[in-house]
Amino acid sequence: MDTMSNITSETTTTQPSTSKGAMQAQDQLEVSMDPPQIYVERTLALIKPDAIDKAEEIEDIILRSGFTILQKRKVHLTPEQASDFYAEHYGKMFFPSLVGYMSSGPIVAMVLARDKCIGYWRDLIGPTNTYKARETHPDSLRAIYGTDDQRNAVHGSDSYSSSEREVRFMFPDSVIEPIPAGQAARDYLARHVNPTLLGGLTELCKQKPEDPVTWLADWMIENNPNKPKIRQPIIQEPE
Ligand SMILES: Nc1ncnc2c1ncn2[C@@H]1O[C@H](COP(=O)(O)OP(=O)(O)OP(=O)(O)O)[C@@H](O)[C@H]1O
Repeated sequence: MDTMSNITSETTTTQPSTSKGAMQAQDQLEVSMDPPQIYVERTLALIKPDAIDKAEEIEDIILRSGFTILQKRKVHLTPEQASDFYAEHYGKMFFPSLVGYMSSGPIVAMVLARDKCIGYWRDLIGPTNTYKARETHPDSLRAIYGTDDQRNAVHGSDSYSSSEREVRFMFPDSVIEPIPAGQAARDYLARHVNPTLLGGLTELCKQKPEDPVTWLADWMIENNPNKPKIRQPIIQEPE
């Protein structure tokens, strides 16, 4: 499956570090850690008309399954839009009833993100046919929320290229930047993240706080070079 944008973010940086401590921290990181792998992938998920009343429940399962909902909108497709969305099935016996079903009521469209998102979401929704899903994948969303062989509650893109097309179809106004990969990702991180992060890691090692992750997050916010410089607000004296 052509699904993965694999971003390798190495801790090496071409940027000069701001302090000796930061350089030491960088050396230590290079010695002790494999380059972290960041996998980011998106997919289009739909909650179809037959499951719209269960949308909140399904969204809850989505979040608890490790997906992030990047975008969400409720739409009511016209028959023309439903035919366009399912154009690949044009000419099949079930096409007219599929278009009728998908335009019969509102749907929820979501852009989901996580590692291996397309595959994991397809696993979670289960087989196309609800009856089959109930037999073979009783815990899948289609087994639980689907109605029959057509009204199967949820949709998921089946490949990287269809996810890109379908996200653009449902969210035409949003600009989707291509996710940087390889050297572009390394350059981006080296320029915008690593110098600050290395400073934070150096301080973290000095302080050794009880909750290092929260401490580092606070430190990063406090020392964010992009933070707007706000002057002391003028406090109005009571009259
Ligand atoms: N044999 C069929 N009879 C009736 N409806 C069908 C049939 N096959 C597919 N459909 C409907 O058409 C939709 C698209 O079919 P497809 O083969 O692309 O399945 P899918 O990829 O599992 O589903 P989806 O694209 O909705 O995620 C199905 O979700 C289902 O609603």
